[in-house]
Amino acid sequence: MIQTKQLIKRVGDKVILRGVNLSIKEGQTVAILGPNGAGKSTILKVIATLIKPSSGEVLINNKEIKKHALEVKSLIGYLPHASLLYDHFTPLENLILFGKLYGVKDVEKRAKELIEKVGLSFFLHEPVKSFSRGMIQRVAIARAIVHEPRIILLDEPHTGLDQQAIVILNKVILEMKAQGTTTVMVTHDFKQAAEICDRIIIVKNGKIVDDFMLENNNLDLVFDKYALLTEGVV
Ligand SMILES: Nc1ncnc2c1ncn2[C@@H]1O[C@H](COP(=O)(O)OP(=O)(O)OP(=O)(O)O)[C@@H](O)[C@H]1O
Repeated sequence: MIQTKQLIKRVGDKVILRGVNLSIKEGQTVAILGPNGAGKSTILKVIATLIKPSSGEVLINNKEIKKHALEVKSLIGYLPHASLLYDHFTPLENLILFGKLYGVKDVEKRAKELIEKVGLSFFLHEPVKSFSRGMIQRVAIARAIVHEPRIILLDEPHTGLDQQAIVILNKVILEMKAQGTTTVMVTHDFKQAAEICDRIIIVKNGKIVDDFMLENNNLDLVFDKYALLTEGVV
């Protein structure tokens, strides 16, 4: 489903990605872990077609993303650090706007369903600018999936969420997984990674240094492998 081949990203003299090779199967739920500045968000942005690699390529469904940009973008839902929402719009208006951009059918119905799913029905008509960080994150998550993408790319999705919102987000991800959606999530939250992901990738200094499957939400294994590989940099 997602393949990266020998991705290298340079900015000026700095090498951010040093040959990232990845192959992610349809329906997998993958967490990318690693120390600050390791290159995790950069990998996500390259897959999301937001930035171009200096060399190497990304294939989605065996199609090179450069050549099939529009088609690929419609398959992807991306949750960046910034919410991308219009803050003077309500959640409903935001979701209808983004839904229309993606050509979502029955967009108002879909928007209302999603707002209910993220637990914000009570705030349907309040402008987003009056929302807390956690509430904004919930709307941002709904925005990222409004077009029912086959792939979701989440950059630190749990940051700023309270316990109830974490439960809601995990439920959304697992529901989408049950429908065959592929998820790639950059996170520093090992507990959430172990809870919802079936594969862990550890990135250090622009390279993948470990890549393993996870069974039974084995958080201890994640901690152990991470400590071993990132010794001296955390
Ligand atoms: N446009 C850019 N120009 C210069 N340096 C950049 C640019 N984008 C990223 N970097 C640098 O590349 C490195 C990797 O950044 P990236 O955001 O991918 O790291 P990360 O692993 O997601 O880190 P964090 O856990 O802190 O979010 C960092 O040192 C960052 O400063």
